[in-house]
Amino acid sequence: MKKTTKPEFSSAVSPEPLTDAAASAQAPSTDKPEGNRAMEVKQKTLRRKSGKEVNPKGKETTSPGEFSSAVSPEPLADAPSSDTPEENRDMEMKQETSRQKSGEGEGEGGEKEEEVNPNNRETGQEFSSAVSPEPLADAAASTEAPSSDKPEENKDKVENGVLTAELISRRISQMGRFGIGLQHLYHHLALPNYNLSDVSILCSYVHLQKLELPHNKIKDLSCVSHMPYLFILDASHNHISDFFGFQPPKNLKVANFSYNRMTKMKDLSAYLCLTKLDLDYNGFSEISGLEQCTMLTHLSLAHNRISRISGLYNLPLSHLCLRGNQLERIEGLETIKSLQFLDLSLNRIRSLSGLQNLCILSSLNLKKNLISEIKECKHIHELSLLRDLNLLQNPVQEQQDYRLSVVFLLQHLTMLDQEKVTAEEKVSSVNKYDPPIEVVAARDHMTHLVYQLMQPQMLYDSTLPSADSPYPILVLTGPQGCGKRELAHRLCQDLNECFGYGICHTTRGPYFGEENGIDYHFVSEEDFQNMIHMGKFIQTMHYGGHRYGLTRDAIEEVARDGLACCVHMELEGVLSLKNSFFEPRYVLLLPTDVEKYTGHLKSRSIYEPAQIDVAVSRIDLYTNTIEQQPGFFDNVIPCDDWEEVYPTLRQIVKEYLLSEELKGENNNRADDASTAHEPDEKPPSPLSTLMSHFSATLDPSDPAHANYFTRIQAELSPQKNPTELASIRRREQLVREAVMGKSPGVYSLLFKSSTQNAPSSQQNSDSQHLEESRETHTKSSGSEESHASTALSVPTSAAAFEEQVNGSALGHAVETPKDHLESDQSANTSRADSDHLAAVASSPSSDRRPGSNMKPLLPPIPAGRKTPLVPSMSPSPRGSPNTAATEEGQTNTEQ
Ligand SMILES: Nc1ncnc2c1ncn2[C@@H]1O[C@H](COP(=O)(O)OP(=O)(O)OP(=O)(O)O)[C@@H](O)[C@H]1O
Repeated sequence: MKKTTKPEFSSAVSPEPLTDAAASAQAPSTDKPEGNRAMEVKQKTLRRKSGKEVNPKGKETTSPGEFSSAVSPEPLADAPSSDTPEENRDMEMKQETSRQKSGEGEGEGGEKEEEVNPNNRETGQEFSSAVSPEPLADAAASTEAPSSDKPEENKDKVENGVLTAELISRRISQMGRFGIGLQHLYHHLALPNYNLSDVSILCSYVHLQKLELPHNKIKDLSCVSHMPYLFILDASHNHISDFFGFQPPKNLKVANFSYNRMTKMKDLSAYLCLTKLDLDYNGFSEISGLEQCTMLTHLSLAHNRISRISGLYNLPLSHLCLRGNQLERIEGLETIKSLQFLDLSLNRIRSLSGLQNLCILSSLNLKKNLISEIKECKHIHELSLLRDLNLLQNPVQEQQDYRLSVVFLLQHLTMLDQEKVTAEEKVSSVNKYDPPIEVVAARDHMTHLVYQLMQPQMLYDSTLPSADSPYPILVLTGPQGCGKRELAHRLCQDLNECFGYGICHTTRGPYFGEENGIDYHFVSEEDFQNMIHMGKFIQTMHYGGHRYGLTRDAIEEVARDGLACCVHMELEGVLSLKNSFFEPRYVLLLPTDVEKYTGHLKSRSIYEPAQIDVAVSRIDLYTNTIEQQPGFFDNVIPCDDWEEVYPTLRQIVKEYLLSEELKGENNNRADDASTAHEPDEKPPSPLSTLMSHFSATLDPSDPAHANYFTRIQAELSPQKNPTELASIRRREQLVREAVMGKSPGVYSLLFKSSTQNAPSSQQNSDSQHLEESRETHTKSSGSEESHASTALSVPTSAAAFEEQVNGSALGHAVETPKDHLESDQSANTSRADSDHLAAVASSPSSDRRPGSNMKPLLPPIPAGRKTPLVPSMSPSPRGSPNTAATEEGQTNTEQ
């Protein structure tokens, strides 16, 4: 190492920016700059291995200085001086003790900072790790580094504390640095841990650019006034009480006065170049004098006595450490737009308010404060660059689901409380607090499935999932108030020979004019919950603070009337239903003119503005679904003009769901309503046609189109070999035949049809006969809930169930005298009812509920909410369906 104090070099030395200093701080002190890089690498490797600084000659020595290490990416802890560790430790401990006595270094109402674990950079080095590998932070961190990393004993310790020229000449070095085609040298003097108290001799070293005097006993640093080129000064761990007690070296960029005895900051407007200032572990109670430091990017005032953040207005700070002070709230940071790393740990802060404007903040350390509410996160919710948040040891951690809630609120975080935020955590937080509708639907389906499975087995006669053809359901969907309910009612009334209205349950109260059991089944929250637990629902949904649900019974009721079911519901309901074994057709009614739609909602006078906003905002849900999942809806009908909607819907339903045959049949009936059909010539029932049309669209050879169970089985089971497949097919065939009644067996008892009038052999082969049989049975028994098959080619299981309960193996053919009596009575009553209903239905003013001839006749929607499309008033494209139905009803009644 070349020893020199010659000023000649000064001309070659230019005050370089801090980054240059950083670079040079790592450079070996050598006159042969060419070797610098290789040596630097070696030096780094050695340092890492030994944890000690090694000079280029291999001799263990002090590093270019603690502060230089602060400037370089190397932490101070890695750069101990080699000399007097014992003494250093003593000094350190004394200093610590005196600080603790005086209250310094304490946070949170005098609570001591936790012990530093050498293997854990959490405490002392938290700012550095959390904040960045940036110099100041590292300096702050390093001052708290474990004592084992403190400089070792300095054998050259100065006896009387007076710095001598001889020592200087040994310790001074010229640091080199490369530029592009340039080499700059600067004077660097490092005198750590020499027991120095008098450094006045340095007055004549005017060309010094980097001066490191840490771990001494210096009180007076006025010599610095004579160093106009100084740009890095490390005077940490001394006894200085005078804040910047020297004339400003105009190029001073980095200053470290941590671990001193300063209490009052003063005006630093003369230090225009100051970029990094470390004032940790002093006794400052107020931040002031920095207003003109327009280059200051790093400021650390950890472990002082500051109780209020002030004096930082408009500073270009990117790093700020106020760890271990007495702050109770976050203030005075609004204008520091460039702040990226903020350490406010070990204070008494209760709220995160005051951070809202720090839009590029990426790391925030609030460890050991008094934050107790998760909702405080809303103040930093908008900080989209925030990646690292530390809330360890705050009361908020006690809150239930703390981590998941914070992860949910701050989706951009990658670290929370020093732990990586995983993708799984992010997903589960979203699924918990704002689940996508698919998740809502899947959960809904799962719930109902499980509750259904927990119930005693129920047998349904019409909607068996194992049926070869799915039971036909038409779902009208769209945002609230788009008219789907009215349209569903109207369709069921218009095509009452095909469709019945599936009545949902709801916990909301009825609107004016709504009828229980007509518009909805209005039930209490408790009843609704009980029904869920009883496995009644196929799907449910929360909407507008109320619950809605479609029960299996609601569908079954319509199915037993021999009708397809028409329901209306929101998108979530559709998604849930899509998970079930039902295979409805979905028609979306979509408002495309938002203004018109809003106007319509307002005109109903039953919605709050917020409800209207929600309804309008949900249009996007539907449009997004159309865009992202083509084919999700079978049809989409713009529903801005209600006059146009119904004919379109009717047309679609007829074209898409009903066969031409049915249309023809309807027309014939409309044309010649008075012509009574002979039983033998009766065309297939509308529902059976509908069913066959449904199944016709399915390719039976394609497992994807087989019935629900087959599909599920195909999905769940591993690939089968041909023999297994043949065996399965054989068994399925046997079961099918048994179910169809083609072959007798145990199934014949279970599914024995109530076919008094139709022989079982015919019944199973001909759905038309089944339908006839159903109708005949309905007529003869007069029971509205007939057990005859509802055009499904599956005999009624409910009937079989009843038979079993009655202990009869012969089904309805065997009846007790009492049964006969009841049957006759009910038949009479029913006939009388039918006559009455037919009479009412034939009346032009009658307004029947759609879907069932047996329902009382009430307005489909509340009078106040009626649209111009009142079902009874609307012209039907095929003349008067009601008339046809009525006449048919009359014919039936007569028979
Ligand atoms: N079982 C269900 N599942 C999902 N959504 C449902 C269900 N039953 C009803 N809904 C839907 O919930 C929303 C609110 O129903 P509600 O009857 O309270 O509204 P409304 O103001 O009468 O509007 P609409 O005329 O569209 O029914 C409607 O969009 C309705 O279609």
